[in-house]
Amino acid sequence: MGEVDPAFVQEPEHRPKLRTIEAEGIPIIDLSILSSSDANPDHSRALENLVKQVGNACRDWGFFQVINHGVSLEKREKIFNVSRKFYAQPLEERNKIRKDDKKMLGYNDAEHTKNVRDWKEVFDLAVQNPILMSASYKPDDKEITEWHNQWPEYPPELREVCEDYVKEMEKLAYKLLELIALSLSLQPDRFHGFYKDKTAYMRLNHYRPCPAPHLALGIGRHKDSGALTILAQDDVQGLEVKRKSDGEWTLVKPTPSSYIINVGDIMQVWSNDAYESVEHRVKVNAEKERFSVPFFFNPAYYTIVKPLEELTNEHNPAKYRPYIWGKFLANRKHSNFQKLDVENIQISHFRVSELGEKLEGTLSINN
Ligand SMILES: O=C(O)CCC(=O)C(=O)O
Ligand SMILES: [Fe+2]
Repeated sequence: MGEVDPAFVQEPEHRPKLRTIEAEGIPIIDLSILSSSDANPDHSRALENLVKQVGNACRDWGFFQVINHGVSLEKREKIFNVSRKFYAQPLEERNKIRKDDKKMLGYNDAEHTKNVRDWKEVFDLAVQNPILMSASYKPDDKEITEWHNQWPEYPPELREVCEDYVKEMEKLAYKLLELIALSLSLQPDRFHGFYKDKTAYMRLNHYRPCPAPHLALGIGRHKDSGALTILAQDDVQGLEVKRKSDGEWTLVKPTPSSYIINVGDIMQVWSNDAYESVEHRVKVNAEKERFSVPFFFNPAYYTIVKPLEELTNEHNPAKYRPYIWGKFLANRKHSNFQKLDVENIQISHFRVSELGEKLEGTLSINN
């Protein structure tokens, strides 16, 4: 091997194929109807059609792309520009705002996914600053902590550009949540109440060219643990989604100025498995660097995540026991810093077993 640090090397079965199938079928959904006048006689039919497309995409893929989404192109370009400038600084500049076990937001180049190091660097910042979060993964510990943003000195405009962009992301996120709610026959604002003290954050991802793209991954296979992700990728391909129909890793070909949307684990639980959170990963490339900007739209730390009552009944009972989002995340962070050999906590730990296990009570998170 010898080409990269062994910490980055994936087990043979998880190594990327250098040629992949392009995502024929990841739906591209046009949101222009959302910005058109509802006085138009065709408006309600068009909206109904849009809701259907969103529902089908969530069910069949867990992923879709949106165009005509209303996000300013100028703001999108600015975010990629500041990201480039930020990552062009010497490492010592980025290290000034490095994350550690006390500082949960900022810069990091040592993330692991499934215990293999990712070939990437990240910069995380919160929408609501500070983020309120459970201090400990221990079920009885009620202490709350604050996660504060850390801003780099260079480029000086980064803070304003990010704060501006995040507002655009929020607007789009609420629209998408409404469409998803309608597609599940819920009231459009059904999910909004979970977002009062939201733990949403945005990330600037940077994937440097890698000398061993056949051995390492930018991000190893994973599912997003939150509710909804909105991702901007640049024109360098890399994102692969595990196609539900046959389990093949399928490339999401960059569509200029579109956003890639995926439902996360929380939406899987809220929808009682109607919409599954789908595995994805990022390949790296020997020649080109790649930038992406995900926005993770996550609810308040005290949210008790469980299948929505409207979506369960005696024929379709709740498939998950309730869990507390802040405790779940604290558990993840704890095991990340400990670099435990066991797999991180997953929603599958809360799945009600087929053997008729009781639904009462909240499972402790650290088992
Ligand atoms: O960079 C990408 O295309 C995807 C990033 C991603 O999956 C993540 O940050 O969770
Ligand atoms: Fe992801």
